[in-house]
Amino acid sequence: MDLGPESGFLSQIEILPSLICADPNRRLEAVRELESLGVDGLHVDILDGHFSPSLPLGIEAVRQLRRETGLPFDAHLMVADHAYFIDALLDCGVQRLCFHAEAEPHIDRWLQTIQAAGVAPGVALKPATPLSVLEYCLERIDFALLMLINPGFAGHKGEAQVPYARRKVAACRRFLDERGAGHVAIEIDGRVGFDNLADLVAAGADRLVAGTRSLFHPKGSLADNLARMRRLAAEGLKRRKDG
Ligand SMILES: O=C(CO)[C@@H](O)[C@H](O)COP(=O)(O)O
Repeated sequence: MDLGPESGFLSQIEILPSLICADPNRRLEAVRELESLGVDGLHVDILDGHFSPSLPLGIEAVRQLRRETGLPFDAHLMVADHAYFIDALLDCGVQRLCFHAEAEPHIDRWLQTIQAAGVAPGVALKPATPLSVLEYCLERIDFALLMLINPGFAGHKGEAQVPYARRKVAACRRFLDERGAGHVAIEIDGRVGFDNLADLVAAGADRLVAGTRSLFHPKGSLADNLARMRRLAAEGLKRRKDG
C-alpha cells in the first residue's frame, strides 16, 4: 500500500525515536527537539503488563503528546486486548498502527478496521514467530514490524538483540520481494544500535525504531546521535543497493 506524501512520513530509511526511551520527566522537551531535528515520526509503544511485562506509556500520555506535535505517530501495540487499544489509538490520531499477530485470532478483521480509519496498518512479530504468518496479510499491510528482542523493556533493563536478527530481516526482505510485496516496509525494533544498524539496513530494514543504543544513547546529544544514525543508515542503504 502506498500512502503517498499525505502519510506524513518522508525519507527512505526512516528513523523513528521510541517515546518510551525518552526520560519521562523530559518527554515533551525531547519531542520538541526531535521535531526541530526533522525526525520522520515518533514510535509509540503501548505495553499492557499482560502480553508484555511493563507499562511505560499510557493512552492519556499519548493523547496529550498528540496535541503538542505535528509529527506522525507510528504506534506499536504489545497488548492482549486489541479491541480497547486499537479504538483508543485511532481516537488519539495515530498515522500508523500495528499489533502482534501472536495476540490476535482475527488479524484480517483488525487490519481492515485500521485501514478503514485511514491509518496505515501493520503486523508485528516477536523474534521467534515465523514470517509465514504474514502470507495472507500482504494485500492489507503497509509494514511488517520485526521485533529483534522479546517485547518488554527498553535497553537499560532488558535483554540483548536476538542472534538471528540480521538473518530474519534478510529473510523478510526476500519473503516480501518474492511475493511482489516490495512496497511493504520492514520496521525493526529492539536494540537497534550504532553497532548493528548499517548491517540491518543492508539486510533490508526500511524503518528503524531508535532507542537507548542509538538516538537516546546517553553518551551523545540527540542531534549528534541522530546525525550518526543517518550516516550509518545511508551507508547500509548503499550496501543494499550495491548488492
Ligand atoms: O519496544 C521495546 C521494548 O518492548 C523497545 O525495544 C523500544 O522500542 C526500543 O528500545 P531499545 O531496545 O532500542 O532500547
